[in-house]
Amino acid sequence: MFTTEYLDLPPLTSAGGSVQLPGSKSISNRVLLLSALSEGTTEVRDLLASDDTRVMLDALRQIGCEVREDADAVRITGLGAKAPNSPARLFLGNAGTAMRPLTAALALLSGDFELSGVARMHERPIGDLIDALRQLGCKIDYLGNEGFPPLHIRHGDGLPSLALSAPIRVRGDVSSQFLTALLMALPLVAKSQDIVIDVVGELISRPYIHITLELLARFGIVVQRDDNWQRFTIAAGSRYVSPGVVHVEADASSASYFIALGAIAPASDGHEGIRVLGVGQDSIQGDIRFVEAARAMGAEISSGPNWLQIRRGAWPLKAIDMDCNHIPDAAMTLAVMALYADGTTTLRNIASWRVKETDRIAAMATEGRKLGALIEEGPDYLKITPPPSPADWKAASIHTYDDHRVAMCFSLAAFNPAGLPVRIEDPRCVAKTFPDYFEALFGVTTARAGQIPVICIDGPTASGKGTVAAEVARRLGYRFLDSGAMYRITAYAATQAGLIIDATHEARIAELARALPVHFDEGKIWLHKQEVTNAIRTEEAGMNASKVSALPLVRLALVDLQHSFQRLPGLVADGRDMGTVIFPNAPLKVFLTASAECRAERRYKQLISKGISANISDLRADLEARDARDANRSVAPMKPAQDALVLDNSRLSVDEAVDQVIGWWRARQPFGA
Ligand SMILES: Nc1ncnc2c1ncn2[C@@H]1O[C@H](COP(=O)(O)OP(=O)(O)O)[C@@H](O)[C@H]1O
Ligand SMILES: Nc1ccn([C@H]2C[C@H](O)[C@@H](COP(=O)(O)OP(=O)(O)O)O2)c(=O)n1
Repeated sequence: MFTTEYLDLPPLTSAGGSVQLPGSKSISNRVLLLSALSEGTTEVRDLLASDDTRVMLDALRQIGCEVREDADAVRITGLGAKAPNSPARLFLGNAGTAMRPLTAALALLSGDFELSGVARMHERPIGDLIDALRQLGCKIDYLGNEGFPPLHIRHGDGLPSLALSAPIRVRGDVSSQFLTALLMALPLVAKSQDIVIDVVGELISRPYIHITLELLARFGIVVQRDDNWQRFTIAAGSRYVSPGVVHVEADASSASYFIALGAIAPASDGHEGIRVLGVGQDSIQGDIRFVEAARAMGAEISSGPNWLQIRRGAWPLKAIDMDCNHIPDAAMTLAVMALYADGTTTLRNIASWRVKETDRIAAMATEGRKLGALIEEGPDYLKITPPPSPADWKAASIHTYDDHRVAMCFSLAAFNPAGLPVRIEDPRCVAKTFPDYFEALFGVTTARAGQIPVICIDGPTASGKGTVAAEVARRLGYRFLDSGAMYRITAYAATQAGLIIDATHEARIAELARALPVHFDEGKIWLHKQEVTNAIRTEEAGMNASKVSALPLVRLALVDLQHSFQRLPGLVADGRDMGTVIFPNAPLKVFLTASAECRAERRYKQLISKGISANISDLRADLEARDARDANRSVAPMKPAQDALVLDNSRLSVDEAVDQVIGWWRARQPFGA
């Protein structure tokens, strides 16, 4: 997961390969709650691991369910006939799929509960659900603004007697989650009589109700509905029974980004477009109908029970005019596909977007305009016209409003015909439903040749290159290449093989270097099966590395390995010849240096802190000898590239040096300050 302040996507050109999608959020949180209300233990497989399921699991633990999270499944032992633990204060983040159904379920049980969330959660309406519950006789107070969380359920003295004989009326035209919440909660009290729910106003987002009904059936609850989806009847004597094992299907809304990707991007060499795994034509999720919308815009899609294959068909995409009520979440992705269409696309009947994680109509309009599109925003519609020509596209820093879907949608703007990068602010917000979204995206996309950015940080030993480069990489979400480690490992491998490091053994050492079985894993370095992280960091290993690095064949043998680090979304490379030889076209090259005195002192402190005894004047003599060898060798000598910026950090802290490099980098990006 990317937890950086922003993530810059370089211009992307093609896509191909398979993507395994995470579990559906809607199904995951419903299954968790139903398991919690059932008697017995439910094994939930392929559960989505995300912010929203995390808050639900935490809440269920708090109210007394036993939750075991194993590698293969999450196992929940439900409350059954037991009363929930009380009092309990439940924090539900920004998870509507936790707040609404939990409110309803807890309101039909005994106990004293407070339910709250993040600030945005407290702006998302819940009044219609509370009205319906109060109608029944539940005692619920608003702790903040009327009609919004946080809430207080006051059943500490037991469940009040409920008025269940008359139909329960709930509005269906603001959020279908209110009806879902009641459908999941009312079976708890459908003991001696049928319970009837009447929907007031037209029911929006029916597909989500369909998911609710399907899942209720799996947990033993039969609900009858009329043909118009206005009246729902829960049979007397209903009782939750755990189905034992439940598989969560992959998220059909998450599939929309990869369906759109397949429709927008030319297929990468050797690929037939994009294959989405985990969800297909047999899905119970309404958002699977996004497939039809994408086809209408030109995508070529084939499908099986749990897979989809997408290829680019019509190009440019065809503009559409569509009522999106049936696919409220996935339809946001159409707004980004519209940027690649041959005219104006109109998305209608999307008023519910206004009360989601953010006001999504406003967000899509504002951010789309930043890219150069012409967008008309109505109370319940969007009209999107792409930038008139490639030259009209603009490089934009996309604000994401803590809304996962805004972030995922706009990542697709990186295929813009102008070849501009796209900045996604707060990429972590995708954690709500798809924590590894960007990793998945980078796994199946290709950038223009040479367009994956590289920042080179070269310089003498102990100038702080490694420290600064690693931190710059962390702050940008880029990969990190410690090229010195390659020479250190080669020297180590040569010594282990009994080879003296000199010109007579050059060919054999180069052979070793070419097939180096090196493997980097969470800060550890492995040579075949041996961990060498510390062994290659000694002063002696550094000196040996310097010797081995003077052998031209060895340098040549390590070129491909170093180039292989240039992968999406970008690379920070530290060494001696990153800017001069390995990545000569890098858009930013820094030559980091500091006085010999200062460097000797830093190395001294570094060694002492690791418990290794050292002597400053010896260290200084050694490092000057190493500098001289590195700077005077015949191939790829250490020197600033012609276009490098020299940074003497003798008087700078690590943070200041990092800020300077990031400052230079940002100044070269087209996003403004
Ligand atoms: N600007 C700086 N000010 C003070 N100490 C620094 C600075 N940069 C790096 N250091 C310290 O100097 C030591 C050597 O840095 P390192 O990154 O290993 O250098 P290099 O990779 O250039 O050999 C580390 O302990 C690091 O924390
Ligand atoms: N790109 C590179 C990186 C390192 N080397 C050589 C020269 C250095 O003395 C050794 C060890 O490099 P390393 O960066 O690990 O050394 P320091 O951490 O700066 O002491 O490898 C090189 O020739 N080219």
